[in-house]
Amino acid sequence: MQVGELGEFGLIRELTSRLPQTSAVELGPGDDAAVVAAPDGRVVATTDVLLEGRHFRRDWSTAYDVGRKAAAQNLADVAAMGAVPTALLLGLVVPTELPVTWALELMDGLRDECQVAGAAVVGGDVVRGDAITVSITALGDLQGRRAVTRSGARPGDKVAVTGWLGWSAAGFTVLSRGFRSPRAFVEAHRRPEPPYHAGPSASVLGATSMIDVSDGLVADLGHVAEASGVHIDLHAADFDIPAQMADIGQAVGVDPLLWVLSGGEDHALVATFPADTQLPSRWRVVGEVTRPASLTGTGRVTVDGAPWDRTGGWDHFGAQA
Ligand SMILES: Nc1ncnc2c1ncn2[C@@H]1O[C@H](COP(=O)(O)OP(=O)(O)OP(=O)(O)O)[C@@H](O)[C@H]1O
Ligand SMILES: Cc1ncc(C[n+]2csc(CCOP(=O)(O)O)c2C)c(N)n1
Ligand SMILES: [Mg+2]
Ligand SMILES: [Mg+2]
Ligand SMILES: [Mg+2]
Repeated sequence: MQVGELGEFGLIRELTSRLPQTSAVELGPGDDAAVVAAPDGRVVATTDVLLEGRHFRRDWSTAYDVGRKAAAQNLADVAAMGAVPTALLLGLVVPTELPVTWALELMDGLRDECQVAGAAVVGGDVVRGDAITVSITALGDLQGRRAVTRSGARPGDKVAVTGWLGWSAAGFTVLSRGFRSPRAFVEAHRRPEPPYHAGPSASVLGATSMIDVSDGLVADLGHVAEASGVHIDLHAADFDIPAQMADIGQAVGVDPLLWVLSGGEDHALVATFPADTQLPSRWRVVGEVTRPASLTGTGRVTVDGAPWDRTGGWDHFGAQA
């Protein structure tokens, strides 16, 4: 059956019937708005849009994968503020001929990724349109803590990452060249696994700044450097390139360091911490905040002291997009 045959309200009924009742949410889908508890009186709110052809392809990813990824990239933004994800809303644009099963599996993916992060789908909207568009809004709870922003990095801080780096980009390269393996990379591209719990825990550990890696580590740290008014230097040798990644890099003629430093979509978390912070082993120190940016220039990121000029990460209006 196609979504057009089911109609707007039939589709909404089918979509929402897949969601569990959760006690964390006072009122879920079905009314003019949901009611979500905000115990400390503040709400972290973020939104990201996924467009068919630009963020996903139906021949590369299942609807379930797209749901997992759409939720993950938004929930990772919540975690990157040091907050615990609470709720997610889905704005869904679909062509009338779309099989109903595609929409339902998308919802299953959203629901399951929310469950991983401790959040719930609490509402959304359905509109008919030409290209599938998945527009997500996610909310989170700071649990009384201050938000960890992009602007708090200070000279002398260490830079540490947790989560996968370069796996999604390697998968994207493989898929772009018409292959479906190695599975580990293709799966990483289809379904990123952001380290949600590390976000709030970085906040508790005293992180001075944090961001999730959506566009590429150097590019995203560039936002931190700019917002904080600092220079950041990364040490290439501190990035462990797994043998499997080195092998596939060799096979497709790409230096895997490019995937690690410029590849986005894994949604690893990168944070800065005061130099004397004792970090749990899940955090890998990969560089440091070296000095304030000059008063006139903007912040910048170097690798082993040199500018990283080998592709700058994903830009929706850049040459690669
Ligand atoms: N159209 C817009 N209107 C208002 N604010 C926007 C708009 N687009 C982006 N922003 C804001 O600019 C900031 C940076 O946005 P950006 O989308 O680059 O961050 P992100 O969501 O963490 O990254 P990514 O989209 O690559 O996952 C965010 O605070 C975002 O809310
Ligand atoms: C079909 C297809 N083509 C290209 C890409 C690569 N890609 C798209 S958006 C993005 C960065 C993050 O986006 P945003 O800033 O919107 O969160 C990347 C690396 C893909 N995933 N699928
Ligand atoms: Mg965004
Ligand atoms: Mg982000
Ligand atoms: Mg982006």
